[in-house]
Amino acid sequence: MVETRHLQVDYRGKRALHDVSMQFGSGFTAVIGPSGAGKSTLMRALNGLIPATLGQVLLDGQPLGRPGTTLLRMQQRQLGMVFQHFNLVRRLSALENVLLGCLGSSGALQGALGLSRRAEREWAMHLLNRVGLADHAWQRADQLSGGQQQRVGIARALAQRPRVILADEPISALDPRSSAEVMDILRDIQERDGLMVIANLHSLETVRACAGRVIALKGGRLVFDGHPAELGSELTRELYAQETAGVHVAGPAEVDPLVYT
Ligand SMILES: Nc1ncnc2c1ncn2[C@@H]1O[C@H](COP(=O)(O)OP(=O)(O)OP(=O)(O)O)[C@@H](O)[C@H]1O
Repeated sequence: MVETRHLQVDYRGKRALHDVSMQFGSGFTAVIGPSGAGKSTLMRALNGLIPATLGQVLLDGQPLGRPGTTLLRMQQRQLGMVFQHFNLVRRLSALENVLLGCLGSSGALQGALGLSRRAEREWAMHLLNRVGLADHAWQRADQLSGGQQQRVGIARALAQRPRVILADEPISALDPRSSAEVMDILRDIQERDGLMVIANLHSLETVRACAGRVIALKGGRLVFDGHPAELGSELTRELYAQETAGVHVAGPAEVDPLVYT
C-alpha cells in the first residue's frame, strides 16, 4: 500500500537517503539505525513532508503529489503523523488539538460524510477516551505531561481516520513508563483497528516487543529488512559501531538492548 522506489532525498546537496526501495503492506514496522541514518527523513518522505529528490513514494500505486497540491493533501489524510515533540498547539485544550486533526479530514469530506461539528466533537472525545485522556479533554496541552501530550498527538493523528500511522521517534522524549503506555496504544491501534504502523524507534527492546518487521538504515542506505528475531548481535553491533565507538564501548552482555536510548 505504501512503497518507495529508488528513493533518494538530498538536503541542499547532502544525501540523506540513497536508493531506498521497500514496500509496506500491513502490521507494525520499526525503523532503526544510528543517529543521522535517515530515519526521520524516511518518515517525512513517506508522508510527503519532504519531496523525493529522485525516485518515488507511492500510496496505493500512485506517486505522492508535489508539496502544496490537492492530491498530496488527500493522500496525507491517509497517513497520520505522530511526532517526537508532539507538535500540539500548546495554548489549546487536548480536545481542541484533536479537533485540529478532524479538520484534516473535514472540508471536502465533511459534506460527503455528513459530519457535523457535533459529530466531530463526539469523535474527538471518543479518541481521547481511547487513549485514556477523556478526563483531561479541557486541560491545556502545555499543562499535560509529555506522555499525555503524546497520547493527544496520537488521538489527533487518528482523528483524520488514516490507514497508516507514521510515528517519528514517538517515545524518544518520554520516560520509561510513559513510553510503555504510548507503545501499548500504538500496538493496540495496529492490532485492533488494523492500521499499519511504521515507527522510528531507538530501543531494540521496544522493537522486539512491538514490531513484526524491522528496517535498519545506516548512512541513508537500507541495510536490513526482516523479522526482529533475525536481527542478530553482529548486525546490531555493526549498525551502531560508529556511534558506540565515540561514546560507549559495549561489553558483550550490553550489545543487545538500549545501547542507544
Ligand atoms: N533540514 C536538514 N537540512 C540539512 N541536512 C539535514 C536536514 N535534516 C536532516 N539532515 C541530515 O540528513 C541526514 C539524515 O538525518 P535524519 O534526521 O533523517 O537522521 P535520523 O536517523 O532520523 O537521525 P536521529 O536519530 O539523530 O534523529 C543527517 O546527516 C542529517 O544531518
